[in-house]
Amino acid sequence: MEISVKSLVPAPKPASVKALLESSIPCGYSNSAVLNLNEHDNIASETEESIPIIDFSLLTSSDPIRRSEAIHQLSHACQEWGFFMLVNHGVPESLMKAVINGCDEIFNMSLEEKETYESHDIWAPIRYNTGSNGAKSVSMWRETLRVLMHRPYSFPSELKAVSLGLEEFYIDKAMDLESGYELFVANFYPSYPQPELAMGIPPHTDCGLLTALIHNGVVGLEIQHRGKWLHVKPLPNAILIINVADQLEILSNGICKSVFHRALVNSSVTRMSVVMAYGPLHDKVVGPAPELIDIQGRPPAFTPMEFKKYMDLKQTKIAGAPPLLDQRRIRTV
Ligand SMILES: O=C(O)CCC(=O)C(=O)O
Ligand SMILES: [Fe+2]
Repeated sequence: MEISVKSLVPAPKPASVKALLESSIPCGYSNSAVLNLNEHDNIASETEESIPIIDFSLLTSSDPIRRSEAIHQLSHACQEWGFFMLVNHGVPESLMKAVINGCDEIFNMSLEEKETYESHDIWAPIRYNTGSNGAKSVSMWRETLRVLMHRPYSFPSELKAVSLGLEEFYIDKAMDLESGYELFVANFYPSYPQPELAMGIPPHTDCGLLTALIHNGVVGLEIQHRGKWLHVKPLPNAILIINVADQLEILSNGICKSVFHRALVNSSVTRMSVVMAYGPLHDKVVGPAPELIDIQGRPPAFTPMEFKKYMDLKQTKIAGAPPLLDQRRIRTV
């Protein structure tokens, strides 16, 4: 995935992006690793299509025709887009706002307090990071809080399985979801006077099976679709944005797509997003589901790998190396 990096000089370790903003020297932070978003990027025009909207109430409808139409839309969204917005999901708007406000309070704590949780160990139960967050060359205009969750586990897997033509609880059983991976991530992107020179999160795919995202209504998420960067325009009432992640592309033998996405910063307002990332049990070896392999028509598309190993490898970025998901891909000649 191409991002235009004008200078690879590492940025000085920032206090925190929020502290830098308050000390009114934000430009100094980003100048040393400038990302020019528009130079080579193919940005979709405002009039182009937007990501699919899936009505959760229809997915669970007692009317078999409406349910089957909704499942068909879900499978189209996962195969063609890798992203969709979920409406009528039943999560109260007040709860989503409370989560965002609670995270806002955390990011407004003193740097000393937040730094108590600073860690680069991806398996740490609570982890606070700021700025470059372990990436060696590119500074990011973001603070993050990550919390590894314990059960009860809430991965919405039945509908995914059904939309792939698998038995209802196939993913739950195959991936041991009862004790699977669940990571809460809060992203805080303070406003930045020259947003075209900063990056919230550079292009990436997510590691797990599925990711759900809520936000504070400020735009900034972009996804790759047919070679272009497409702006995700949140609907007026808070909704969840769901995306397919790497393990689901592997498990579905390449049928569902884990697509690149990135988070931009805003020139005048703080953007926040809260993400729940769901994955299999740590030691699960994830490969294409045998039911989705057809040696003639659809041979295995990925080599299997233990989820924990995949996660660890994903952190060790080697300059110029292809994305990890592509490294796992089996090329047919
Ligand atoms: O903030 C966003 O919109 C995207 C966040 C994201 O992609 C992530 O945390 O993996
Ligand atoms: Fe992501």
